[in-house]
Amino acid sequence: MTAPAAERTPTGERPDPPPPPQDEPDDPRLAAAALSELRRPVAGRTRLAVALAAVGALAALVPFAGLAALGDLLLADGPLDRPAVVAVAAGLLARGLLLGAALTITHFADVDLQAHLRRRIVRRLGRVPLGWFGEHSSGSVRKAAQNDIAALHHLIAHHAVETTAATVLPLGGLAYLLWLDWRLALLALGTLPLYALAYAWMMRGYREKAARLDAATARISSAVVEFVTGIGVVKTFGRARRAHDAYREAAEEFGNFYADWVRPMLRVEALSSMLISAPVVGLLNLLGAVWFTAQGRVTPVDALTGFLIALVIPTTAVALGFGAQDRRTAAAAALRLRALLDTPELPVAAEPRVPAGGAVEFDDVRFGYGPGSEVLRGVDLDLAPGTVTALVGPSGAGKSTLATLLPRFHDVTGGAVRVGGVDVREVDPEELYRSVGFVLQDVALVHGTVADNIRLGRPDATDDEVVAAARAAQIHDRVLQLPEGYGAVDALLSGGEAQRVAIARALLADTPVLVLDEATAFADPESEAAVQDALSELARGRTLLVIAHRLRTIAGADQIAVLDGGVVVERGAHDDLLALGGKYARMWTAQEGEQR
Ligand SMILES: Nc1ncnc2c1ncn2[C@@H]1O[C@H](COP(=O)(O)OP(=O)(O)OP(=O)(O)O)[C@@H](O)[C@H]1O
Repeated sequence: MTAPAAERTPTGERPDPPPPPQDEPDDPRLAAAALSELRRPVAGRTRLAVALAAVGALAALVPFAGLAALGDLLLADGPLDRPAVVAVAAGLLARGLLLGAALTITHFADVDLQAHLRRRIVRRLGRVPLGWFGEHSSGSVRKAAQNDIAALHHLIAHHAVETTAATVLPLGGLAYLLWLDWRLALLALGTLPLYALAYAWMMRGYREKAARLDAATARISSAVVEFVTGIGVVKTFGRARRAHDAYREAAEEFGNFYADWVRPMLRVEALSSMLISAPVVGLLNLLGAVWFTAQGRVTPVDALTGFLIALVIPTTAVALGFGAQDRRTAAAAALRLRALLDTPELPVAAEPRVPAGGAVEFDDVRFGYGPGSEVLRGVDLDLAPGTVTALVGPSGAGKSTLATLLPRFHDVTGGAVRVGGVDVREVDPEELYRSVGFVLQDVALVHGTVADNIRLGRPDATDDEVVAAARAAQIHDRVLQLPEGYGAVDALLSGGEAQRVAIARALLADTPVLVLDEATAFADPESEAAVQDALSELARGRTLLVIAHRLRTIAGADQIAVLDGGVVVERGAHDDLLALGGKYARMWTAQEGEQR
């Protein structure tokens, strides 16, 4: 055992103290259960590897006995004992082969398990409601898919085998010494109890201190993130010094707490590590062996065996200490992976139905993101096939929420959303995406070429069809300006340009219903005109639901619905709503006033 430390140095050693911030699961029992569930696919192979490692560790004992016999011969000046030499070589070979085989098995098991878990994550994420992705950062998903799965590596590929070997070898050795002479066994344990006491002293109050260290680390991270993400604002307002101070204070707090914790430990750690170091253990056992032999209580061969075995016993303590830390880190990772894999899926109807046509109906729709916070409070709205409906209203009225219920980013908590006469919950998700397309506020262009991005809606589209969609979306000319044209990978496009790529994608997907959220938000005047042209193209023959803040862009819509406080408060064509002199008329007057 040694004070836990997270990383090994390049030589494979772990530095003694200082203990780093720990990745501790809140509930160790839950975490252990999550871990054993995740490892189940490779449990059989792990057991086989453990058995091989145990036999390998026992085989490693043979050389000790063989070496002792050889040592005896050396002292007695006798001829070389061939069986002893063979036993040493065979023991070493068997140990090497068996441990090598065990580690090979666990490493292959680890690779398979990683692939298996990644497939499970991808499968699960493919079935969660799309709204989930808006509420969870891609960073947290990446952390689970990369870091947390990687955190399992040491446990799966090394822990079982190395811990088994590190336990069986000294325990087997002790058992052998007990069989030879109980005094030798006691001598071999020598300084271990003192080390255990020192370790217990170092670990007192550990959880509470580790939690404080974690909090201090988190404060440093957030000071860095705040500084980096807000650097523009910080510099513009001459606050760079303050931001630096925040980081310095967080770093100082961390440093002071860490030093106060670790300083007294260092002396104890240095002394206690000495207790289990080879020279000290060797010296104690050598003195004991000489004394026992002089007393005639043990033979020189047995004494030498005892001396050699005593040297390997401290390795157990160290390996078990590190093993426990690996297990804690892996358990915390397993808990996060389990939570990700338990993300509720979008319910799928047992007998899905197919929408007929492009009519859309919001029927007394109610929805809230959490209990007790209803965002939509009974929305009734019909979208006739082939017409354009604009959703307008103050910020926070629930426009985006209502629009995203159509492609089932979330499911309603009351009422129903119907497409082509069928409740969207009864439509198979893939079928639903063939009926309902969307271009949202944050246009996501996926890694790949511009053509790949446009083709996303219909992978089998020909090059001509891709170009035709890009032309209609007013982005073709801009794409041709890129050095690689449609083959440009991860092209750097402006917000308005990316939006037109998304519109081309939606045009190519050719869904009868389309949702457009803030389609002109990024647009400069020139690209706004281009986006408007693209939109008119999109509207042709489609049921379109558009969310717009600039009322001018939707003045020509077939119907305008004004949403306020989660209900539709006004509905009609532009002129009718102006004549009504209500909320829409006031919004219009206000915006027209701004324009002038
Ligand atoms: N993922 C979410 N989790 C919790 N609350 C949310 C979520 N998304 C939106 N809300 C809340 O729901 C309410 C309606 O938001 P929504 O984005 O639908 O309004 P909006 O009319 O589109 O506003 P804006 O015009 O500013 O985009 C707001 O109070 C918002 O804070």
